[in-house]
Amino acid sequence: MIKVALLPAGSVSDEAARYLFAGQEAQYVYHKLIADVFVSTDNGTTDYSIIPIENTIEGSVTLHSDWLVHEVDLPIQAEWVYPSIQNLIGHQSELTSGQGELDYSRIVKVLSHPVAMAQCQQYLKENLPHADQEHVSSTAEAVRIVRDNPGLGWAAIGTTIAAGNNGLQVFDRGVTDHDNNFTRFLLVGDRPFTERTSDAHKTSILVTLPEDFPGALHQVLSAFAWRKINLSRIESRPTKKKLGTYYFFIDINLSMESVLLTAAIAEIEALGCQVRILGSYPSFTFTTAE
Ligand SMILES: O=C(O)C(=O)C[C@]1(C(=O)O)C=C[C@@H](O)C=C1
Repeated sequence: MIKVALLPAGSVSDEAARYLFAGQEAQYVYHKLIADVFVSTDNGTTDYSIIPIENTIEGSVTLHSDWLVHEVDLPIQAEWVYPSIQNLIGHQSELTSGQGELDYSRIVKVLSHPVAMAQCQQYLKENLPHADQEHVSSTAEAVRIVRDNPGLGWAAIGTTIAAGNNGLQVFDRGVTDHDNNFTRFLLVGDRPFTERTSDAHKTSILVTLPEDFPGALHQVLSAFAWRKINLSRIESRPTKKKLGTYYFFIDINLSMESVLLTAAIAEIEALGCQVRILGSYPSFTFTTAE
């Protein structure tokens, strides 16, 4: 059976994993911290890790991409985009007025994952400007903490599944500042993902430019441009070795099987750039029809 490491039951990662592995026999191994999710696949306890990597509202989850580059060497086997729907959750008896209506003034603190909290800043400013905000390791963990601490005026931002699992009330549904809020997830591990197929393929590479080479990035991009290769993301991150030095994450809308792509990478290497292939994988998009 496929073993999959991920953030706790009821997290957005959990919902997204169940979507990708629908109809498969998968065993989910939950971890409180994303570091432990990575380690579990790195040390061979699990076949894959589920890694949230980018969000519509918040952009890249840089902690996770840095882990992928610096701490482990796990190839990307698939990516998929899944809706991230957040809700305000708490104890029914504690946060409602006599008529059973939510009384925002009773909430003194809101807990959530930093990425989820960032998706709801407008909502929090309008409704809960007086409440403290506390970041925890996942939305599911926020809901669990609120469950275990009744009577303190705490609420969580998380999934309806987490609210149900923990016997808590969903007070406000869909509280993100923009409706079309999606998260891009990566499936990483040594085992190729063959359970589903897709017409869309991507390759992710990490490029380190040679030092003191004026126009190096321009030349890297030209290698793709004149071959009419489509890039879907380029992002710089510090190498962490020397201030002012960066590597570039580049996502390419082609499989490594394409001769065009192998030629472009050879050209980039010939410029003196270091290229690390992070993975060449199928790309899936959430459709409610499935
Ligand atoms: O806390 C969770 O529920 C997660 O799965 C983590 C995570 C993230 O790291 O981006 C995943 C998707 C949501 O957009 C918010 C949080």
